Amino acid sequence: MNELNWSAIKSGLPGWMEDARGIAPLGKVASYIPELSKADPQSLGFHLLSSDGTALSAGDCGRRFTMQSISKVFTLMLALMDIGEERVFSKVGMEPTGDSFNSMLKLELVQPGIPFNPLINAGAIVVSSLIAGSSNEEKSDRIAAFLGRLAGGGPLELDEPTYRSESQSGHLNRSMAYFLTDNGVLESGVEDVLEVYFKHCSLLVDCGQLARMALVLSLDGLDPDSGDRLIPRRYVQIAKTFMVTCGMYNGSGEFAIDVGLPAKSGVSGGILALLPGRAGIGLVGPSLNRHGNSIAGVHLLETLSKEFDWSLF
Ligand SMILES: NC(=O)CC[C@H](N)C(=O)O
Repeated sequence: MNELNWSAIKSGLPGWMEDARGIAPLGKVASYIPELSKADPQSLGFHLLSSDGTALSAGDCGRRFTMQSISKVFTLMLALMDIGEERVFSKVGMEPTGDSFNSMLKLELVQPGIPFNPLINAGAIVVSSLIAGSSNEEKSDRIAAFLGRLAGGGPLELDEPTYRSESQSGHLNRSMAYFLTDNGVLESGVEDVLEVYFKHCSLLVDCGQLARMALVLSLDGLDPDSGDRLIPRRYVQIAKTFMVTCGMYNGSGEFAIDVGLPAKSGVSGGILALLPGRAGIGLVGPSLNRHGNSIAGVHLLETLSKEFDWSLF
C-alpha cells in the first residue's frame, strides 16, 4: 500500500487551498433551498484521514454543514443491509442519467417509474422508502445512528432550519414522489418518505466526520479503530461504483478523468472522497459549479490527484 507523502501534502496545501478559494467566485451557492443560501461562498475546509490514523486538516474545518446528497450513498447501503440487493434493485436502477440531480426527464423513459440510479433525487427518495422501521422517527433515528457510527461517534444531529427549509421549498422532490407513487414504486406515503429523505439530507457533519466516513468506505466497510465490520464488503463495492459513475451527478465523467477517485457531493458544498485502502477525505466549499458540485472542492481534489498521482485509472 502506498504511503501518503504527508510532508509534501502539508507544505503544498496552504497554496492549493488559496488557489481553490480563488475560483470560488466563479460558482454560486445553492439558493433553491433558502437556508443553504446563507453559507459563505469563500469558505473552504479540508480534512484527510489515513488508515493508520494520521490526519491533516486545513481551512474552515470546524464548521458544520448539512450532508445533502452525500447521505444518499449511506442510505443506499443501509437499505441494502435492511432488505438486500435484489429488492433494492427492483425499485431503482444502476445507470447514470447524464442529467442534473433533480431532473425528472428520464423518469418516464426506458423503465417507466423506476429511477435510473439511487444517487439522483428520485432514486434516493425511493431508497428512503426502503429503510426499515415502524415509524418515520425510527427510520430517521436509524439513519442518524448509522451515519454517526461511521463518523466515529453517536447519532448525527439534525439541522432543523435546513430540514424545514427543504420541506417547505421541495416542490420538485414532492412532485417526483407523487410520480413515483402513481407508478407504484414508493413503499410509503409521499409525506412520510419525504420526511425521511429531507431529514437525512439535513444531518450535520464537519470535514473530519466526513473523512472518517470516507475512510470506512476506503477500508471496504471496516471500522478504522476497532476493525469491526460495519458494512458488508459487497455493499461498499456497490456504493463505491455508484460514486464513480454517478457520485458527482452529470459532472461524474469529467471528475473521473480529472480526479479519478470515488466521491460524492452535496449541494451544501460538501464532498466525500476516498483513496481505496489508504485514506478518506472530507471537504466543504459552498460555491457550486454548474453541476452542483463544490467548485473550489473539485479544483482542490484535482490539484491533489494530479500532484500525487491519486487517480485509480
Ligand atoms: N444535490 C443535492 O445535494 C440534492 C439534495 C437536496 N436535499 C435536494 O433534495 O435537492
